[in-house]
Amino acid sequence: MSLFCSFDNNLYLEILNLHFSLIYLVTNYLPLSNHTIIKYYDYMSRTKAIFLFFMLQITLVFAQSPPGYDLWLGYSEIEEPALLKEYQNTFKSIYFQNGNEMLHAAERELTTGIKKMLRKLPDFEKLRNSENTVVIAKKSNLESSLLKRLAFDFDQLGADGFVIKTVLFERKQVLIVTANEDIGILYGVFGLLNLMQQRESLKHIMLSDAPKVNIRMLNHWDNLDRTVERGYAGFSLWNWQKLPEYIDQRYIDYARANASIGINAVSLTNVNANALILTPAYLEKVQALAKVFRPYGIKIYLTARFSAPIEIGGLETADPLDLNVQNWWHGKVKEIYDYIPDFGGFLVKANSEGQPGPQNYGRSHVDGANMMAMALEPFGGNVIWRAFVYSEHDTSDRAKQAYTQFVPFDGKFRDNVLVQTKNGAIDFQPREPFHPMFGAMPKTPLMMEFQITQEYLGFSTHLVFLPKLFEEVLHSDTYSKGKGSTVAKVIAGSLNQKKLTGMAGVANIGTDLNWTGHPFAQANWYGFGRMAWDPYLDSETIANEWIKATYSQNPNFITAIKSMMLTSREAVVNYMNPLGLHHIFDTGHHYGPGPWVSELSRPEWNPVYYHKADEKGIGFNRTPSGSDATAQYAPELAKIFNDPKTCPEEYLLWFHHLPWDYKLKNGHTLWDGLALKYQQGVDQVKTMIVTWDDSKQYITPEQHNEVRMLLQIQLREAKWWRDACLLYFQTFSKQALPEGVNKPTKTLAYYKSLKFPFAPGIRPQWH
Ligand SMILES: CO[C@H]1[C@H](O)[C@@H](O)[C@H](O)O[C@@H]1C(=O)O
Repeated sequence: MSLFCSFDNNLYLEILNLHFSLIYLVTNYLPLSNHTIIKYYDYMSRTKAIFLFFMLQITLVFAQSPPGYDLWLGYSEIEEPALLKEYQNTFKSIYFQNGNEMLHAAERELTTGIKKMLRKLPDFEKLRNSENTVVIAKKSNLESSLLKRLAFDFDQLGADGFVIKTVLFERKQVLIVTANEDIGILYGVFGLLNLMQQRESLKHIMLSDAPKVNIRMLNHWDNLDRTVERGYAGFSLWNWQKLPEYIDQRYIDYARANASIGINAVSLTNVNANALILTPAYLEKVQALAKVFRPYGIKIYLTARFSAPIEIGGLETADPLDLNVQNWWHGKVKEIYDYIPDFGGFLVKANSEGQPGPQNYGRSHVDGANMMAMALEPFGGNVIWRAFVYSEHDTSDRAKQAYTQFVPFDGKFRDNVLVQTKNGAIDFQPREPFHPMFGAMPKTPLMMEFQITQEYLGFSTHLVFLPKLFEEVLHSDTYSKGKGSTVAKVIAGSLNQKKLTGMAGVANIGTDLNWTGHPFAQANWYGFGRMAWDPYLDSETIANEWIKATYSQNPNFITAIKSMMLTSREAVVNYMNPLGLHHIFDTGHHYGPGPWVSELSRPEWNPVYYHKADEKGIGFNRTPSGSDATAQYAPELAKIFNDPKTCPEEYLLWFHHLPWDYKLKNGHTLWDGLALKYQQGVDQVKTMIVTWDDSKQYITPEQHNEVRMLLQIQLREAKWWRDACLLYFQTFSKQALPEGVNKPTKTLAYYKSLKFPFAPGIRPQWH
């Protein structure tokens, strides 16, 4: 339907028409510009226009974004009468420091939030007066008497931190949100809105918060043709064809969502990079995005293809020690900073999975990273160099390769280089022990790379709450400086006194109405941001916050759904890769099971390489009698991992090849225990469905049905995983399934014949 389709004299029809048009507009989240509306009014009489404008206001009040579009920023109305009254008293008169576009963005957000939660807009004042009940201003803008009342040491806040405190001032309660810098005010406003979404009383609030990690970053694996490698939520948000002129409302809402959880950096493009992004035609577009993101404190990074000097620079080599190549990168960096003065830097995947890199010229990762770092240094930019490398020429254990290639270079990278390491040594599996590099490069800033998009965890179809996984990795102890040397401390820089720190998450965001494909996958974006801000946060706190901000305040709903979310990660491990199994996915798309795949040209592309099942047993021996990958961990830990009796059972088959009749801690044989784990995974999904159904009354039928349909697919696929894997492994164990495990209804041949032409997110062919 077009906005101005039928214009007729019947006023009623016009209103209806306008309503439908508005609904159409709002549900398609097109930005409603005043200009459009005014143009419409040009065609009719003044009275009619006034009347219609009035109706428009009513429509806007009741208009809803499409389900899920608001993410955790829906700001649902406060229904608790006492709290509503308290908030209304608190927000009578707000002094909001006037300022630049960042402060304006913060003020806009506060206005939206308060209007929605309190259904009423308080007075916003630009001049400070004694009536103000809320004061939002930088420290430098606060009067000294108020500062004295606040009694706070601002040094601990840094640039990004903030304070929210209610003080008694001139016999009146005043809520203060303050910070050293504008960005702190922005985060403080989001912090305040979050407290309100958590329904916290503000009467005696005293909260100060500052991020523990500097670079809190999303990595988009978005291609220039808008496909997204390993993306399961539609197409890329970046509409290169319409940029730089056309600014999609989505860019702004994306920036708001990121800022609300403290994300301050994004790399826009796939690490399997296309050099075109570095050409002026694209830099203009990137500049337009940078302009949108800037008020929200978000810096843009680009993925730099190592061979760009050849592809777009006309050089014959990309050798990092070649003077022309160095000059080319210097020139290119300068050009980028002309477009984007606050450009973050480059994210680089080199000499990995066919990508070009310094090794093509007999140089090392350090040579490549430092060459780019030198070009970026004068502008304050960083190089984020990925450690996800493995090579077909090295036939040893793939899990050992990144460590072998990088650890010898510890301390050799320039100061503005961060080495970005995946959480585990293989590849974003449902469960992996932490990457041994985290305990082995004290002189290098190591940046964590988590994957928010669920490449190996059921795409955007399966409900899996990833903060559980993130927390497990971050809480792992590297023992690198004795007990308590957790990965979180390495990432936050406190273990080795690092100034430059970072955490990246491979984004799960796309053009889907709800951004992430599965409504609960929004919690993974949210949770990643929260943990990048504070790697010591626990997943339960995050689940709690997210449920309240997204779905409901009802305590019964919260308790039930929180427990569903918190078990969901263990469920997926159980029905896909229990007891330390890994990478037994069908190849290419990584969706369903494919433990039988053995025919691919490179050994480490075949699942059989990872599970090594035979008649004697199953598992990858990474102890000294096998690949000796355990030697990459601290001796205390290696000792624990080396002995199957002390190795945590969740990593058993990651480190050991064990006989089928090996006795597990609970007395079951390995075969029986494995089968029971698969069954447990299926049962956990069944319980998730029961929990979801029982919670139906607290949400809308649409919200309920959306997740219910997805959970039904998840259940069917959990059974598929269980049956396909057990039928296959049974060909080696030659044992019956234990009691309690459902008998497969289909044959192994059937599962082997399944094909997935529809699987999205496949990597394109690079040339
Ligand atoms: C971007 O490529 C990806 C690739 O699609 C994916 O299967 C694997 O997880 O890791 C690669 C990487 O992290 O570089």
